[in-house]
Amino acid sequence: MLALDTRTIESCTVLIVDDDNVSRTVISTILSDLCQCVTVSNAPDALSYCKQQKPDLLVVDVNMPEMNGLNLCKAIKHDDDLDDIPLIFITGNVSKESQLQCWESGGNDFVSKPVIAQTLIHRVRNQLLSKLRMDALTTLTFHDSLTGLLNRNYLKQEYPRLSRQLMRDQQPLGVILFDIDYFKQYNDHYGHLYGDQCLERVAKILQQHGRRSRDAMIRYGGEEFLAILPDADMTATRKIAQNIVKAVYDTNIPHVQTVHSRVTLSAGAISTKAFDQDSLEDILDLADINLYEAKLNGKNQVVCK
Ligand SMILES: Nc1nc2c(ncn2[C@@H]2O[C@H](COP(=O)(O)OP(=O)(O)OP(=O)(O)O)[C@@H](O)[C@H]2O)c(=O)[nH]1
Repeated sequence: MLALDTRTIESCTVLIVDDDNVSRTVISTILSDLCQCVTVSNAPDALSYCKQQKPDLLVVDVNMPEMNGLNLCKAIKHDDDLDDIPLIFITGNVSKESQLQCWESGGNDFVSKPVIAQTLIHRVRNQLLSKLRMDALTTLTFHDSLTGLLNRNYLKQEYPRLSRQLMRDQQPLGVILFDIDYFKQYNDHYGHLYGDQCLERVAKILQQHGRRSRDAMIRYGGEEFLAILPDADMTATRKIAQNIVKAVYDTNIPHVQTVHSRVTLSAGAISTKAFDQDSLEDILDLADINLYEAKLNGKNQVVCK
């Protein structure tokens, strides 16, 4: 079952970026009762922290040597993986032009120096609250409520970006379409409630096989699942499909209405470099043709070509 993100503000991480040691200490002391604070002294360190840890909020000094806060903000907001992290500027210059620069660089708010503790706390709390709400909304929008896997909305939203990345890096895309065999009979024999539990168990197995961070396991339809495997060639895609089909077989979920007396999967898989951002339907059609062949050949198997 989908678990909604019930994180609290106290569990959120705020990254404080300031070249001045005293300012870093003052800001993290002010915020220490509200959330988890991490400090770095320059923008490049902040960027690499964000890429590895993804904080919930950045509090950034505008004036820093090497790379200033405005440029750090632009870098964050132009990065597809980081652009949802809110950012508050701390600035000593509140002139009209300076304020405009903060907004135009993509900042979500700013606090003027000298910092008034209660103002900073309230501004940070507001940003974290809307971040948590947005995270919960994203979970609801992009996940299937029964299995917790990603859903079709996610695929539709994510595919153009993913295909751009893969084309740029000249990497293949592996796609596997899975379908539970004789699932109508399963529902008819065991009832819909057990049918739902069966879907959850199969989904869990799929989730365990999406090992790389960019892999996506999707509930594609009723008893259909999709694995999206960036940078998986035909050999890797076939292997992953076979591992999943075998893992479901080995789990031995009883299904007395079938020859194997257990729940099994059929899979149609392909890997291709021939795609662009409009090609998703074509790729899925090819996977579907292979899936159809796997069903025709007797089910509980993978066709990958
Ligand atoms: N319990 C449950 N059943 C679902 C859900 N979504 C779809 N189904 C059922 O999945 C079944 C799919 O049946 P079919 O498309 O005939 O496929 P099948 O019986 O697996 O046949 P083959 O794929 O040829 O082996 C239907 O009975 C749907 O009602 C769901 O969320 N929960």
